[in-house]
Amino acid sequence: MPTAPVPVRHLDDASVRWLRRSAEQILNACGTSAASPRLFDNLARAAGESSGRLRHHCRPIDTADGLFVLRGLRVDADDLGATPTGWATAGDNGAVHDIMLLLLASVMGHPIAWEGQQEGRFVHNIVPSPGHETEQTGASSTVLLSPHTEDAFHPGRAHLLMLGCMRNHDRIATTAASVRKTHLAEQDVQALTRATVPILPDDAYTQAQGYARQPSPAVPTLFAAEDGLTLRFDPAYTPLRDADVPYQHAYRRLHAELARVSVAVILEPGETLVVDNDLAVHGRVPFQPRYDGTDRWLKRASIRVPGRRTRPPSEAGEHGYGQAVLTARPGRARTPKL
Ligand SMILES: O=C(O)CCC(=O)C(=O)O
Ligand SMILES: [Fe+2]
Repeated sequence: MPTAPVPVRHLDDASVRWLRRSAEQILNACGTSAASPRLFDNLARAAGESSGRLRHHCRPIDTADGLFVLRGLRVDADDLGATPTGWATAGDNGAVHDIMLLLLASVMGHPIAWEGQQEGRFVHNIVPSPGHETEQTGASSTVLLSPHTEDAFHPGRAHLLMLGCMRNHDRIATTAASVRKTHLAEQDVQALTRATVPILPDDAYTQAQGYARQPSPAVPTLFAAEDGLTLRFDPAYTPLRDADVPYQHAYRRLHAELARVSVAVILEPGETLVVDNDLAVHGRVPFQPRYDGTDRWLKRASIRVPGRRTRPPSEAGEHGYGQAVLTARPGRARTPKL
């Protein structure tokens, strides 16, 4: 897979200093990076005071790559401490980085969390975890994490995904592929815009996997948005065998095209990958976990951008397998109106 150059945005020094200082102040005031109305009020106020320079760095993704890397933050490996062996023990480790990520997310849109994932935290710790090596989740390691739309099963999924790198000694690549870089035959696009099979909840949502109150809705893989194609794609959780044969062929050709245009992004500590979750799928190459406190460690935030028209309106009627999205709008944490 080519390590093709990806768009990089360099944070200026004043923005870096402002992010650090604001995050430290918020952390002092709130004592934790876990969700609370106070945290959201502080984040919204600070984001409202951000400079034009910072807002420019955080402008919408403006190329067909469907992503960019934000460079310039610093991670002090000693302050950070050891990489935890699972999200459940990560707690407030690296909390100042959680808050810097949430500040950036609050400039780009509204951070979201899931009631049923990582205890409703707005920043997820992505680390390899013993016992989860071969799953299709962020906690895996020794298997290829197939390209996927984040939280593809749910209509409230993020518009933007942020992956902030804390540690990556073995230079393990995140992969990403944009639908806007693929070449697809018109008949394949037409087939894949038909709602044909569902996307089921992934292994990070054990409760949702038991949801059987209503049938799983069939959803389209592609959508012709005003400015081009968008996608909703998660082959590991799509029962493709239930689809008609032309759909299956078109889906496989899309998969192959995404593999062809895929890029490998090796994040360095302090770099943040921002992925447009409607344009690009992401995954990760397999790697050998260390489990000695020096493992790769990413922090993940998810963002909704109000007013985006990148998805079919029919999504608003989906049940989302009973999973509640929480939004970090000031003064409340609640399920958004889709
Ligand atoms: O580990 C990575 O590079 C990406 C993992 C992933 O898919 C995620 O955190 O959503
Ligand atoms: Fe992911």
